[in-house]
Amino acid sequence: MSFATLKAARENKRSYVAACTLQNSRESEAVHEQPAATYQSIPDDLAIRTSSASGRGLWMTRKCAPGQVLFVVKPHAAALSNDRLGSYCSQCFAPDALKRCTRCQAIHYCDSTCQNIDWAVHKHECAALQRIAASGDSAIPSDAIRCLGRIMWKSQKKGPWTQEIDSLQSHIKDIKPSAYELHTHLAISLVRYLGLSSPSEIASFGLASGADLADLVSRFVTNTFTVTDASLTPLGSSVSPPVALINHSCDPNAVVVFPRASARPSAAQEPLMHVIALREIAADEEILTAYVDTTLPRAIRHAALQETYCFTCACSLCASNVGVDPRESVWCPKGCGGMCPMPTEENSLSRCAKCKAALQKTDEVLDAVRIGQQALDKATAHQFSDPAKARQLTTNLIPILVSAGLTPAAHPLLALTRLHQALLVAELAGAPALLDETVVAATKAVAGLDAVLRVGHPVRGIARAELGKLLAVDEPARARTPGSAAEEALRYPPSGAARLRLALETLVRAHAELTVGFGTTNEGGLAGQGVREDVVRLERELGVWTKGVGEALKDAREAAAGSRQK
Ligand SMILES: C[S@@+](CC[C@H](N)C(=O)[O-])C[C@H]1O[C@@H](n2cnc3c(N)ncnc32)[C@H](O)[C@@H]1O
Repeated sequence: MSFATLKAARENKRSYVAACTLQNSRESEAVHEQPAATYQSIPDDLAIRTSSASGRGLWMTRKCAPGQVLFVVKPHAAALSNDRLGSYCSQCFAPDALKRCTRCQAIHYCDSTCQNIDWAVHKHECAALQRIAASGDSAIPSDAIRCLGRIMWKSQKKGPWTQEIDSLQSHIKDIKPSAYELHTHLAISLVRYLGLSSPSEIASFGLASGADLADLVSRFVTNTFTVTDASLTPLGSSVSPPVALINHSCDPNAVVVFPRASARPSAAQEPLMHVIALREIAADEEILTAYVDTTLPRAIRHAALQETYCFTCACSLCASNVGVDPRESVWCPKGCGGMCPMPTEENSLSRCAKCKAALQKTDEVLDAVRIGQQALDKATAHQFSDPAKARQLTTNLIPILVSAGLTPAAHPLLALTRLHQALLVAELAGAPALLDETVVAATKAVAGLDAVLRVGHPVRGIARAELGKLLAVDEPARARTPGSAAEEALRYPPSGAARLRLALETLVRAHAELTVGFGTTNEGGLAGQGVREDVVRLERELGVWTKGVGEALKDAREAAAGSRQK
């Protein structure tokens, strides 16, 4: 332990246990405790420890339960994505923000409270945005550039805030060639945005050289979080050094969410990041979140982790060779209900894990996966610019993947199903006839997510809530074209009490999952609150329904008795 570390420990107000060595169960490697000197918002039941495999990380010092809120912080800097700037508040990230900054005309706020809170940094941002507009360039810089700008302006005042930003991990020395373009683009755009015309001007931001700027960009790329709304819809980018201490696992025991918990005293404090335990975490166990979408197969996850974070994941899910991973699975060709591992170009031999039947049509599976991935990439690119084209792609490709035998959780079927559902939901208000198809897509998405995500994962909770809400749209019974046997099996009672009861059961389960994923004390955040209100409404509706049916039966009985007496 160095002198500097000891000094920092002594100066640190938190209790500091002398350097200790623990055993990390994940890696069986030595783990050393670090002083949390520069981190003001980390609570006492968490500790910063360092391991040779993954550097600094956050560890529990006492056991916690699923759904426990481990800590809550406001990001050091956050910026809305360009498509949200006109409707969301740039300070608290709430929707329907109508107060526009009269100078830059680009940024909106809920009210003058939010505007005043933001002014200290927006005054610089406002000048930069006005300068860019005056230069004839109508393009507002991306959220990443604006977030970096906010960090640079705030860094002009030295203090614990800047120390925390300075201590973020950088990968400037091991950037992959494929990531050069992103880093270079960010650095050049940032210089332009800040209006820097000579290298010496960089000094006013506490940076000595262009190399320091490149280092800041690398720290930003390695430690950025997407800000989402309470239903996990992306809103922009943020940086929070204490939360960025958390290392990655593809089977995480915690999540970072923005529940917008109603219990908070003031909405102006938002957006607040909550770190929530997804399962019980033992004392002296590391807190681990997922940096990438864990519904994706191992090879795709590994490529993404290498590209942005420069490491190869060795978590239990990545290391496991036991059983079939549902993300890469095909139904048994004999229909025994078991799954076969997805064949690959290198290894086309695949057998059902349950009955050992050999998969025959491996070329068909490989072709389906290849064209499915191409369609997914295209449909994702067209999702907002040309949703009709995107839906045509998902509509055409999903049946091909299903007939090749992919299970609902297999990639790219699950991703295509979720995209198909999102596209249908976006159209539903103007085309109620799409309801049945949307319910089927939502059911398949829930089945796929259940197979790959832990109970209580917020993505599962939100997907199940969406299915429940769709079921609660109690359409009057109407003529329907019969589908295939498999499609018919997925169909729900079209209307009436049976359908409402299913909706209610689905929403009650969704609420239980949201309560874990968005925090027990947050009561599932705003998403959980919405589902709770739906449950109450449905219970009332079902009561009326049952009462209505009971009264109709009573009337019919009385009418029949009356006619017999006549
Ligand atoms: C957001 S930072 C996490 C905190 C970081 N360990 C630190 O010391 O500041 C992300 C970086 O941590 C390291 N890291 C995170 N999870 C890891 C893991 N499971 N295995 C190896 N390295 C990991 C990688 O270097 C990654 O780029």
